[in-house]
Amino acid sequence: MKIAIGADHAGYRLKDTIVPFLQAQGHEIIDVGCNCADSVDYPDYAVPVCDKVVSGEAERGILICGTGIGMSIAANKTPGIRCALVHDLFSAKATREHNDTNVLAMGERVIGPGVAEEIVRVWLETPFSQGLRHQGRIDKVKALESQYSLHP
Ligand SMILES: O=C(CO)[C@H](O)[C@H](O)[C@H](O)COP(=O)(O)O
Repeated sequence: MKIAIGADHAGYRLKDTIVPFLQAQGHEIIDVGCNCADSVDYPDYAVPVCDKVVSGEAERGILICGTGIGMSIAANKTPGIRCALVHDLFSAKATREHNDTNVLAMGERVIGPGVAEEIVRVWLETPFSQGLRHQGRIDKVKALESQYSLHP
């Protein structure tokens, strides 16, 4: 799978653990940075990852900051992005089955690399359930995107 990944200064260490973990499984990675501890702003890394997912250049996106919260807020501003902030395996599975999320956010200051790798693995491997009730709810969320882009 082709996966875009980005992090801020509070998440780049976890990103640098996740990237080789994914490459070892055969995934192709587009790494948009950042790559050092100099303070940066999470929207500047959320946007290029989300743009690549919406355009189809990447199938999925992964975003990491200190808590994952800033990244998830920024990502969900992009029409077509359904980003879940996940720090446990139950949510990693459920958000794929129920929400068909295409971007995953995590916090380096919240979980360790072992849990993060398992979350990423489960999130990538779990298919959308195709349940009619879930699709109907996703369609309502998509309708909200249209509504608010027409009336900002
Ligand atoms: O947006 C966040 C908090 O919700 C992220 O965790 C950021 O990484 C964090 O705010 C960065 O904090 P810092 O004090 O500038 O390192």
